[in-house]
Amino acid sequence: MEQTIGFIGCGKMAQAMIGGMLQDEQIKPNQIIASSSTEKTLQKVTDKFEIRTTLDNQEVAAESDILFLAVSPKLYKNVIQEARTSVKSSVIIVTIAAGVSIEHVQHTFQSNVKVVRTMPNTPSLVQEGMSAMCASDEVTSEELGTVQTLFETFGKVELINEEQMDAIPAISGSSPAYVYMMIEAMADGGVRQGLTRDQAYRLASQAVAGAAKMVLETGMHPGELKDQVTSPGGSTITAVSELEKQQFRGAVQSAMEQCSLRVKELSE
Ligand SMILES: NC(=O)C1=CN([C@@H]2O[C@H](COP(=O)(O)OP(=O)(O)OC[C@H]3O[C@@H](n4cnc5c(N)ncnc54)[C@H](O)[C@@H]3O)[C@@H](O)[C@H]2O)C=CC1
Ligand SMILES: O=C(O)[C@@H]1CCC=N1
Repeated sequence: MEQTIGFIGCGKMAQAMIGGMLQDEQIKPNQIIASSSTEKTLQKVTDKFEIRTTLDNQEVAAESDILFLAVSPKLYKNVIQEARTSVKSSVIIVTIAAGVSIEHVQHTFQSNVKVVRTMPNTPSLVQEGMSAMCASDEVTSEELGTVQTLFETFGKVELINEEQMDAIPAISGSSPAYVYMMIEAMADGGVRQGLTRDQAYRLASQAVAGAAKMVLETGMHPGELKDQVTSPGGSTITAVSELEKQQFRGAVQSAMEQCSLRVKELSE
């Protein structure tokens, strides 16, 4: 891959994607340029990734073939207004913000700029990301393929319709946070029963990673996989039954509903 990849905003999500893509030999540090509003962040990013950095968003905009807007949704308008006159005419804008539509981006650019709207997640840092994406009509299938290939350097990609985009934070963009809470809760439970903290995190997180891999690789229904663990009259069904009493599944679904309501608020 030859393109210059720019990031306006270089916080947690941008750093996860940069860290992931640099582990792939297709991407070299000198292909990436990033800006941020603080010198401190840029220093950290330079030390960590040896990419080029600047405080000047317009410099990033001018150099990029693929330009990520990696600031918070409420700052999109400002950074687009700053970047719009500097970008190359062929630039592909990649958005990662929850709730920001392609129409809003093009309207703020005041042009039919090429936009790929995405929703990545932080496991991109370890090349286990899950990103969803859709593109504006101006993006050719070859260009979308290029962006997809770039995202595949740090994880899996699902091509979807823009109408489905607001549902993605709840299921894969934000959901690592709930999974970390589950791992933390399991580890606390293990420590309560005498395991060391290190043992507890190793055991809980590998069990979660292994269970996820089973769903992905066996193609079996999660319910069937659960049934394989629950020996008759055994310990697992006792735990499962308690989780049902505590409305575990209902709690997850209602958290996802609240997450999506917040995405809608961000888009207003
Ligand atoms: N953190 C996550 O897991 C995910 C975040 N996102 C999206 O990523 C975007 C960024 O989120 P985070 O990385 O979590 O936030 P963050 O707060 O870690 O990063 C934002 C960065 O933007 C910089 N910034 C602020 N104003 C700026 C300006 N005017 N010009 C250039 N840079 C500026 C800040 O210094 C900061 O480093 C959001 O739109 C969010 O919806 C999407 C998927 C997952
Ligand atoms: O919390 C947020 O709004 C962003 C979007 C998905 C993950 N983080």
